[in-house]
This record gives sequence, structure tokens and C-alpha cells, in this order.
Amino acid sequence: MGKFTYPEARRDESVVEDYHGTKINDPYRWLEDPDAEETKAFVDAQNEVSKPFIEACPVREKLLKRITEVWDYAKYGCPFKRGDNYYYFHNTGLQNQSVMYIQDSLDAEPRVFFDPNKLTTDGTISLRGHAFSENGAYWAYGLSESGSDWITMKFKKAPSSEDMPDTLKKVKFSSMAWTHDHKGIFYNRYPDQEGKSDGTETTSNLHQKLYYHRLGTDQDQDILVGETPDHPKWMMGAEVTDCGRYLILTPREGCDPVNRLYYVDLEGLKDGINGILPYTKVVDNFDAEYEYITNNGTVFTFKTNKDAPRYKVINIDLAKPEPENWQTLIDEDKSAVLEWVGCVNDTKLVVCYLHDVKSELFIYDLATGTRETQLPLDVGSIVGYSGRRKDKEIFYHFMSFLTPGTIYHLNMEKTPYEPKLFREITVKGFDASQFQIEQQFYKSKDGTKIPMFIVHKKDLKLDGSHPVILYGYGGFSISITPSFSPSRTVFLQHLGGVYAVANIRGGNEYGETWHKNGTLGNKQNGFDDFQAAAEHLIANKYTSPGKIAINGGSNGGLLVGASLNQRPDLFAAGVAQVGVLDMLRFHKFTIGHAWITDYGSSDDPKQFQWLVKYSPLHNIPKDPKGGQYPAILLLTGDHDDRVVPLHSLKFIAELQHSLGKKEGQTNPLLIRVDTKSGHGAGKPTAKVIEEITDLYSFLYQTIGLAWTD
Ligand SMILES: O=C([C@@H]1CC(F)(F)CN1C(=O)CCN1C(=O)c2ccccc2C1=O)N1CCCC1
Repeated sequence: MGKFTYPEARRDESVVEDYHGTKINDPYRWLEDPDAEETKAFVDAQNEVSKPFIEACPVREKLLKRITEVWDYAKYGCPFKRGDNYYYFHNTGLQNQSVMYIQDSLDAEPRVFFDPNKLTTDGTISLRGHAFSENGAYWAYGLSESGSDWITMKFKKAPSSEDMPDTLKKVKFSSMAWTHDHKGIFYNRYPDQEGKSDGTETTSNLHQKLYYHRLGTDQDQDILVGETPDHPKWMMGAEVTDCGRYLILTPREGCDPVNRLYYVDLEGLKDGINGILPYTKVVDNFDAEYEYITNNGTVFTFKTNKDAPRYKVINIDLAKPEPENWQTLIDEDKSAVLEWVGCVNDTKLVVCYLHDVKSELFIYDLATGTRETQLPLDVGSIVGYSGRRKDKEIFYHFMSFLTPGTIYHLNMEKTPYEPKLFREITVKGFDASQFQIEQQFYKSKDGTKIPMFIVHKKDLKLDGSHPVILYGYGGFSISITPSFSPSRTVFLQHLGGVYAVANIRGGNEYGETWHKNGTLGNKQNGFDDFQAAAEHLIANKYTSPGKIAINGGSNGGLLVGASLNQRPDLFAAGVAQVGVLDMLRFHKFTIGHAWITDYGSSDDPKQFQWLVKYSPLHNIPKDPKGGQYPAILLLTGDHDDRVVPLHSLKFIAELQHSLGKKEGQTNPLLIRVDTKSGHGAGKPTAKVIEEITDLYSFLYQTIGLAWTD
């Protein structure tokens, strides 16, 4: 493969940061200004190198055609009841955004309630958050432009879907909690800031406040009801209870599964909602998480990890809120992680567990905490659910690597419970029987047993010849559970690929202990787990070092960058999507400060030592083991205000400077910067398909894939 001529990027050797006595150069600091002409020129120059390489893939058109074909299947979400109507989201197949439908009954003719595709020609405005008023007469919804985390909150009447004039700006990371008089809504917004707030800026998001918006008024009349001026990083979640009497406030200061717990008795407000609310503190520390499930009067039911790293369900009576009076309703299950709980039909709890990374669904009795029944499920994940305390039915959405989606309907008034198949989602031309899923457990560097899913064609010959994409995440208590990806079927079916997902430490696969063992000073455990997964696949003859690619996004992009740096001999290629790659400066931009709970901060001398050891930008090997650095493709978007593009820009600049001119470096070191594109949520189908096609086109040329019809 020919060598590459990379764009020359100015190195400013004068930028040196002193971290507690250690001096660290930051020659591409100038790339942190997205509006600088020099930065824009850098981005254009980089795309001018990556685009031709990607488009040189001899089967790119075949890939685009086939990925588009397999993507073109009807997708549905669970129906949900609001007011007297049912609603559900549906995409006919290639629509850029899913459409929200309304029905008078489950078998009535559906009508379009909200179609975001009508708002743009390129599908780059997406729905991000929504909430109906308690009587179903009003609908609040958030619109995100180009994938930014900023939303504009709008309102419609239901079921007419008639637009209302109310418009709320500067909203981000917001609750949407209606008062049960249907007169207004609690939401979160940030103060006005210098410069832009369109998702291309990097300004830190601090001093989020809680407001109450009364329908029919202008935003500047909204009531400031909660703020934490002494804690600029805090974000105040707000939820109105099922009974409508209480407002539950859950301040958080980062991404850890911990929050404080306050409440307001709304009926006790003699002058109504007219200023900072008088809240009562139940829990005033960040020792654990408390997630509201329901309440009977002052007896509140919460999901918590307090003294229960695999979570449990407790009752707290606000009349006697001291911890010694708390009651355990469903105790921690040492063999499974309690993932979520919903109250339904007034007296039942639907409880979802994760057992060795597979979903299990149970019905419990709210009054006694007794497990009544287990709902039958295949091996896979529950990816959707609908059912409120006042509903007498639930819907749940099952998915697995080889099951595009199955929605079940359960009438909670009829026992014994008999879930009914409500909708089977199918992909034309996809025959699941040709493939198989294995869950294997392998040992990491420190002997810890790590689960891994491996998906491939049946009767695979274990001769080390197969290309592998190894995917991982490993952070923020996020479990990577079996899900269906239409484009993955192209890799399995037409490129002879093996797809592996390593459930490395840092996720929630085995609860908070698993999470903690992959964060802060233990972050390297997750990288070790991921590299051990690759060694396991090689040792068991699925693949060989020249055929294995790694892929991850966001925190998973960090995983890819760190793994390629640490084991360039193990991997042929890596694709890091919207990755966190400058671990010394991540906390300075947008919501990066919230990630300190998983990463620590370079502002702290001890934590700096953790970070500087694995930060991708600061650990590019001068002489990569194995002779050269693997092929790498970084993907990012100009409106990514979750992980700002500067991470990827600085990393590719340093990679190309350090290795791009070395004689033996024939593997490409590339970045693809998309426009009108963010961190991923709400990305229009057309952009998703283009991006995946480019990802596979890159891998086709770097791990030697071959197309079979
Ligand atoms: O995006 C993230 C991390 C991973 C996560 F914890 F799952 C979520 N996250 C976040 O940064 C979440 C940001 N965020 C909030 O803090 C919040 C509060 C209330 C409503 C909505 C939000 C929200 O999206 N990262 C990007 C890279 C590293 C971590």
C-alpha cells in the first residue's frame, strides 16, 4: 500500500502545560478553536486525504447498496397510552427520522402525530426528549439540530397535534416534568453565554438551573425554581410523582450512578409555584443513586445501589425519612443486576434484570415485594418498554444479535400472565438460521473472567483466517447488551466477518463494582480486558493479528485509541468514533467536567498520573511494536458538543506528525469529519448509512476483506 502524504499542521512548541511539576507540550492546542480559519483549513485538508482513500474501496458501491437494502426494513417502537390514545414511533425503513403515530385504539387506523422529517430536507433536525401532560392534552418535545445536545423545546396540543407558540431555548440535559394541573412544566436550562450555542462551540456547560414554564407565556416569564450557585457542575433532575402531589429533585454532579434526593410538596405551596421552591432534603450526599419508581402517599419506592452494587428496591416513608426506617422491598440479587423497575396496574412492579449480560423480566407485587412470575424471553435484551402505574397493560421490545425486534403485549388484568406477540420486526433477505451466537468467558490480564459475545456464520472453520471486528465500550455504567444491527449482517454475510463484543469492566454488566473496576485508577483494567479479548479470539483461531480490527465510540473511542497505542502488534486496524482522546483537557469543554467521575482530572496530582499514562494523545508509540502503527480512522462531526471534535483533530495531527513520515508506516492514519453531525443521537439514516459504508470501506482496504455475493 502506498505511503500517504498528510497535510502539514503547524506545531506550536511554545504551548507547554505544567501539570504538578510535569511539563507537557500541547503543540496542537490551536486546533481547540473550531472557528479559527486554520482549524477549518486543517479539517478540509484532512477530509481531502481520507475521502479519496475511502472512495477507492473497490466494493464501496456494493457496500452502500447492500447496507441500504438491509437497512430498509420497517422499524417500530413500543406503543404507549397517553390520554385516550395510543402513540408509537415507526420508520418505514430509510426515513431519516422515525415518525410518531397516534391511534384511537390499538387496531385503529394510525395517523401521523409528529413527523420530524417535515422540518428539514436532510433530516438533521431530530426529536430529543418528549413528555405528555398527565391528561394527554399537551405534548412537550425537544428538537436537536445537527445532532447537538442543545434542544429547543416546543409544544403541541394532543390529540390534534396543533402547534402552540411556546418555545424554550438554551435547554440541554433537561427533565420534562408536567404538573398534574396540566398548566406547566419543569425543565432545565443554562444561562446565556458568550458566543454561539449551536453545538459547534466548546464552552463548558455550568450553572444549569431548574425553571417552571407556564403554558401560554413567554420564556422570559419562566419561574426560576431551583439553582445551585455554589455547585456550578450540579444538574438538577426533576420528576412529578404518579399522584401529582410531589416534585422529586435529584441533583447530580457527574455521570456516576449517584444523586442527592430532595422533594417538594406541591400541595403545600400556598402561593403556588412562584419562585425558588422550598425543598426538603431526604439524602444530601452522593453516596448512592435513588431512582423514583412510585409512591403511596408518603411511602416512596426507589431503585437504589445504596449498600447494593447490583441494585435493590427500597421504601422510604417521607414521614420518617431517616435511613434506619428505610425498608427493603426487593433485596439485591447477587447473581444479577437490577436494571430498571416500572409500576403498572397500580399494584404491580415490572422488574428487568441483567443476568450474564442477558435480560430477564419479572412481575413483582408492589405491596409485598414478592416475585410473582418470570416472563419468558429468548437470549437477548429488552430495548424498549411502556407501561405506567395507571395502565393495565404493558408493551416490551425484545432484540438480540439475530432478532431485529419483537414487541410483546401483556394484559396485566388477566392471570396467569400471557404475553402476546404484538409485532415481529423482520428484515427481508436476512436468514438468522445461517448464523450463530456464542457467549464465551475469557480471562483478562489480572485473571478476571470477562464475557464476550461472538457472532458469525454457522460452521465457521477455526483456522485463524477470519476478519474480526471487536467492539467495546467499558465505562459510565453502560452495559453493551445484544442488539440487532442490519449493517453487521453485511459484514457477517458478505465479508465473511466475525463480530465480537467484549463486555469489559467499566460498564454495568455486573453492577457498580464492575463499573468502578473500570474507572479512575482502574481504567487500565478495561483496556487489558479488551486486549485480552483479542488475544482470546486469536488463540482460539477465530482470527489473527493481521485480520482483527477494533471499533468503539465515545468512551469506546478512547478504548480504541489507548489499545492501538498499547498493542499496535495485536491489531491491523481501529476505528475510533467521536472518541475522548486528550485525557488531560477533556474536562474543560462542554459537559466533559461530568466525566471526571469515571476518569478523574489532570487538575489533581494523583489523578493526573493515572491519565497521563494512557491518554491516547500523549502515548503514541515512537517505534510501534510489530513494525508500524495499525491503520486508524477517526470519525467525528462538527456539531458534536458531547465529545468535541478537537479530541480527534489533535490526535490525528499528532499521529501523522509522529508516524506519518516513517519509512515503515504504510498503514493509513486518517480522520473523517462530517458536517451537520453530532455525537450520534438523532443522526439521520442517510448519514448513518454513509458513515457505516465508509467504515467498512476503510476496513475492506486495511484488514483485507473480500466480498462474496
Ligand atoms: O456522553 C458521555 C457520558 C456517558 C454517559 F454517562 F452515559 C452519559 N454521558 C454524558 O456526558 C451525559 C451528559 N448528560 C447529562 O449529564 C445529563 C443530565 C440529565 C439529562 C441528560 C443528560 C446527559 O446527556 N460521555 C462521552 C465520552 C465520555 C462520556
